[in-house]
Amino acid sequence: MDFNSLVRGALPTFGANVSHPGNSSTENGLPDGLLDTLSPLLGLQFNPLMRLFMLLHSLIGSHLGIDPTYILTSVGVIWAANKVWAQLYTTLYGLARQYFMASVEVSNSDDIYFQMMKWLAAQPEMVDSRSLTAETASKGAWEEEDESDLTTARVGSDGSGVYLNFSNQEAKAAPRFTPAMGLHSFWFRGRYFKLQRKQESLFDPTAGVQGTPQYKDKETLVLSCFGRSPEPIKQLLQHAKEQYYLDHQAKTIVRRPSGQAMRRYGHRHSWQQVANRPVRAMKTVVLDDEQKIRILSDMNEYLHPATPRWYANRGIPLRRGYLFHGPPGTGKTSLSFALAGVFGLDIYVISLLDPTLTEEDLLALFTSLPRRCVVLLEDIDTAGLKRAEDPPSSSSSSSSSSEDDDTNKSTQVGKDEADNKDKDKKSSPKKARHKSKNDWKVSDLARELKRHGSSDSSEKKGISLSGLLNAIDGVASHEGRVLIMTTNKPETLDEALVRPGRIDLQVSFTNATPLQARELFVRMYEPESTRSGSDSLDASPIDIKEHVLSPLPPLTPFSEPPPTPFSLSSDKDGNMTDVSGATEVDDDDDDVLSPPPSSVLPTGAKKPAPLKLAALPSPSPHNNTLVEQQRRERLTASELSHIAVQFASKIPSGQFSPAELQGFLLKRKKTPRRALEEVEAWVQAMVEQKASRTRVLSMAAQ
Ligand SMILES: Nc1ncnc2c1ncn2[C@@H]1O[C@H](COP(=O)(O)OP(=O)(O)OP(=O)(O)O)[C@@H](O)[C@H]1O
Repeated sequence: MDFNSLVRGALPTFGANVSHPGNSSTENGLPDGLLDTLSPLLGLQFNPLMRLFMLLHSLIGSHLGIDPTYILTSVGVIWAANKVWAQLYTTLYGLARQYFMASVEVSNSDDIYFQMMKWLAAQPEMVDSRSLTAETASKGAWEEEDESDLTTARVGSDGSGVYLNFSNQEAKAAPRFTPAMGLHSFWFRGRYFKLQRKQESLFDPTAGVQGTPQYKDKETLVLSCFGRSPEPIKQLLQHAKEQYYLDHQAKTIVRRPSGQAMRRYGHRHSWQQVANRPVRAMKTVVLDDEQKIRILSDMNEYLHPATPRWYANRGIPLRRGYLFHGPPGTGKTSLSFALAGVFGLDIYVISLLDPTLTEEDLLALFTSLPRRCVVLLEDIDTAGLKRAEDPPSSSSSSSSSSEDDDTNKSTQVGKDEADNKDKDKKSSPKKARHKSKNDWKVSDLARELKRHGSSDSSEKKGISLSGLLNAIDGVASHEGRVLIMTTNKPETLDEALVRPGRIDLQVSFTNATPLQARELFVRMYEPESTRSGSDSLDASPIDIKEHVLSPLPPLTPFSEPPPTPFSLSSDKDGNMTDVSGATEVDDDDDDVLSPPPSSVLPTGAKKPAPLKLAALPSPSPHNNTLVEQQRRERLTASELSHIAVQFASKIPSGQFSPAELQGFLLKRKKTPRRALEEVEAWVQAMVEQKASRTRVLSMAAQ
């Protein structure tokens, strides 16, 4: 059957009206006389386009044996049928949605939207969809990476030194695919779901910066399924939510205030997630066990579901505040994160030094906190919050008033500027008095203008003490949160800020004691497998002892180094020698490490039996590589504990912060014996560096 007869058969009605090529058509396949009649009328003989069309028409007709009119007719019919079908489908789908389908709308201003999108991106059905949106998905610092993705680069003219190379890590990161705008479908638990992703632009008269009108894009997901109950969609959304938080289980989410423009929308938009880091285990924070237990039990009691009723019955506002004070690098922030990890809470970090943060913003931020969370105000002493000595002048008036008496004692950050102005006036009264109008110079004028400018801006920016107190415990402040303030200088804080009710418990941090130095050492070198990844995160009651109690035996702190310092060297055969004489050494592989001197043992503790050490080869040109050294430095638990004691004995009590010790150990993180060997020189260099008050470290102090 040829094409012409096929089309004719398929289109009988059209066929009836169309002349057959053999008997009633022209050579061109057009009806008899049609072109002859129309051409002079339309002037077609002279139209080059028309002539070209006729030429093509005759070529197709004669060479392919197909009547071009039929082709054109078929295309038209298919196009029309498609249009009719699309219209029909839309009408039928609309009717079906209205009467036989349930649907749920999710707006992108809600967390569920992001949870659903993340889930959809992980569904192969969706990824196979033909209409997708690609997004760049970079991995966070704490996300697992495939080590096979890593490349290495050789460095050095002699080819030595193989280093990791991350130059193409972004190129290797797979994009994330989400459903594009439009209609999609997928199956979930044996059910067929329809998904419509749509976007519309809304005009918001106050959306722009400084309240200017702006168009805002709003996205919506419409999820629907067959049946009159929306239950399957609810289950789907619940599932997506659970999957989303599965990823967050052993993580602590850190949030900071959003940018100025976003903060205007309030609530969910006030805060933005800045990190999702693995939970910091409480055991990794080296702090007096008693202090740890105190704060853990206090927080546990406060967060108990029965507590709000207890507080309400007694008319006490449900708030709890803690002040962590101590020198820099002693673990204040670390403890805050560990606490958030133990209780499975998110951390909301606010910097009062943020120049864009106004008191209204701060208030709004506190009111948009979730029911339970940790709010961290770091280095509160640096925020310039002062109590006004004098009655507030016009320049120091606070933008918000409070019902609380304390809040009237406020000063703006930047009041120093105004004080300087006064001082200037006092120091040169004569100058000011005798200066006639004509004495003014351009430079004076410029200085005055600068002063005015800077004092104006300082009045507008910054948080006053009253503003902070309002936010912490004003009427609108959210109840149920845990507030942690950290400071290096507790004595400089205003008493209104630390009064009971605002600060309920203070935790003091100090520079490392030998006990803490030992614990830090053990934590640094203990084998990976024995270290607990995270604290328990479910809502079941926590076992405080399990979180706190260190597995290390108690140690009596000592103030002086032991009389026989532990020092290792090795002979040319690689055998260990204790040059101090504290270690017995023999020539075979069963080297013996003598127990620590009794001065470093707990009072009344029995001196342990000598420990056996595997023979350690000496560093030589052949085996002096880092890997080799690390292999040699592998320790058993008892060896580690033993060396830790030796290490601690060389750390003068209260002189170095845990952060400093950690820094020293980190540089020798796989070579504990080297750390022990080098610690004395380091201590000496550090002491000298501190005495000279220089910030530049010598090589020995690193
Ligand atoms: N007590 C500690 N136990 C374990 N690690 C500690 C301790 N103190 C400090 N560190 C380590 O030192 C680093 C700095 O600690 P952190 O930020 O908690 O100190 P900080 O007291 O908050 O300092 P700052 O006052 O400067 O903010 C962290 O990496 C932390 O692991």
